[in-house]
Amino acid sequence: MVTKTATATNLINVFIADPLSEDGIFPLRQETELNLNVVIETGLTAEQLIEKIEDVHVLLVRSQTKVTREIIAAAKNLKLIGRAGVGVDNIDLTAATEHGVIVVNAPDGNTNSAAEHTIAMMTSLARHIPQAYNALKNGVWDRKSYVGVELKNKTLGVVGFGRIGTEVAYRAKGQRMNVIAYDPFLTEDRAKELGITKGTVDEVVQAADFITVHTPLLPETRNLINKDKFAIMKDDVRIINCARGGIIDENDLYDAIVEGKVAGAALDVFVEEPATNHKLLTLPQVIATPHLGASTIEAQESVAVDVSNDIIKFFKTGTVTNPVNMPSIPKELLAQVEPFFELAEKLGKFLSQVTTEPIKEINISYAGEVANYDVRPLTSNNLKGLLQKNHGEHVNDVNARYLSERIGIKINEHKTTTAKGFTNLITVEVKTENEVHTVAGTLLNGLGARIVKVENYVVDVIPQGHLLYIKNIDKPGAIGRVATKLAEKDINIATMQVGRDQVGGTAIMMLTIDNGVTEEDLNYVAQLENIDEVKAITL
Ligand SMILES: NC(=O)c1ccc[n+]([C@@H]2O[C@H](COP(=O)([O-])OP(=O)(O)OC[C@H]3O[C@@H](n4cnc5c(N)ncnc54)[C@H](O)[C@@H]3O)[C@@H](O)[C@H]2O)c1
Ligand SMILES: O=C(O)[C@H](O)COP(=O)(O)O
Repeated sequence: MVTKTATATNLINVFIADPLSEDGIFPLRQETELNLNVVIETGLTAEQLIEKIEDVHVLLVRSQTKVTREIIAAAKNLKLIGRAGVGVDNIDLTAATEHGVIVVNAPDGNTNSAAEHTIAMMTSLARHIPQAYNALKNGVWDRKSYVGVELKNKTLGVVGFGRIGTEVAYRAKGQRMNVIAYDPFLTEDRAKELGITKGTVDEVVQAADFITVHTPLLPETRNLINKDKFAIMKDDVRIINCARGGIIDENDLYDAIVEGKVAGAALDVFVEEPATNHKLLTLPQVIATPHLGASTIEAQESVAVDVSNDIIKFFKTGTVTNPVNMPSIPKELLAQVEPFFELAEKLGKFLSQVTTEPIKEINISYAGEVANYDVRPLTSNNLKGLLQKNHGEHVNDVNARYLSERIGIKINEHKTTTAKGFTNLITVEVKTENEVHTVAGTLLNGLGARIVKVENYVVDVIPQGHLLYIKNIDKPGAIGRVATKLAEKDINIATMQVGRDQVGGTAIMMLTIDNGVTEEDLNYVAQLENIDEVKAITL
């Protein structure tokens, strides 16, 4: 994806609000091309952060700092929020998107650590290691109370089979456990390949001796494991949550333990953190760690390196590797799609300058090879071009779709593999109360972008610099008179394209000119006989 960049000479204020690995932020420290000013201040209250955030361009956090709508609104210069980790439930993504702030995370860097921690918690739970350790440290040699259970031949139920869930399953299989998993994206083939069983949530929780959750915290996953699910579980089931507080209903878990349905729980995460005074912690069957899943030297270095590199990439190229609030384009596709970003934006810009009324509907058609790609980022760029005239710098490809929809523009995307003589063709039509305008563009092999159609006329115009778009009656002399008038105003024509619907009918002239023109220049040309309309367009 492509979004707005700051120029390399600008000072870029990077504010680190949670403790990050110093080795991990080394890429930021050693960056010389960008003028980065890295400030670290952790443990701030929301009010303190709001006071400091106005000039911040990049906010870097882990899970402690809650990046709320208020904080985002106060961060007038914010371009990017970096999450050095996976979960982004501490960031108001809607607010970030509305403000055109891109959010990036580090989805791979702590997978291994989180999976290892999950296995450590499961083993500790099975063998009462924390409780026995505590007793012994207090001088009690008690072997009777801490008889555990084996993992071998037990069934592990995994809810959420993404990166961490999958890694946990590999390790559980190494412990000779059977694994049953639920994930909306888990296919039968993939399950077979991994030697696990695929089930529904209910099948998973019914079959399991141990249940571990590895989904993100989303509206759909909040309290996913609740009293209804506990009711269908095996007696003496053991529960592990190293994902997010709130995926398991804490009150229902408490009751299920007290009632003797659940033999124990291992928790790394809580709804409210820090959770120093939680009722679950009063139960001897509950073992816990203070959100340590990703707290290894390796994971912390890795996630901080990943977000640091994305920050640098963003300010240098306008692209990022791990966007959260935008569709991401696989690396292998990016090179193919990237040239279309600018074309899509220029087509939007073009239409914003020929349209005189508020736009109600936009129809974007992608034809040819480009139709094989995820075209949403192209549409965002097109909308950005379309809205910039009225929204200026406030619109970027993060918020362009949101802003368009907010002002009531209906957006329709169409794809077709046939492109009528072009390898690729992007056609954009905008409708207002009384107007319909169309422009189409293509990328010519080796020659760059071209506008190839304006309204119903075939043209061949480089979408760059200053253009004059003139509508006239197809009568002899019109072209000559326009050229003369422009010459009188010292306006030099670089190229000229003409088109008409029929002999003597409506015609257009598309001129590229060396400099911009004034309103007075336009009126001067518009007064000519047989000239209907004259518009200046800057691309
Ligand atoms: N304790 C820690 O320190 C720690 C460390 C890393 C990650 N995490 C948490 O673990 C979560 C998972 O991390 P990951 O790297 O595996 O993420 P991931 O995106 O690779 O996997 C999440 C999986 O959950 C699945 N999912 C989404 N909705 C679901 C639903 N309703 N039911 C079942 N599955 C659903 C998704 O399809 C996806 O496969 C993170 O979102 C984060 O909150 C915690
Ligand atoms: O979502 C994550 O990546 C983990 O919960 C880690 O959170 P942390 O960065 O606060 O350790």
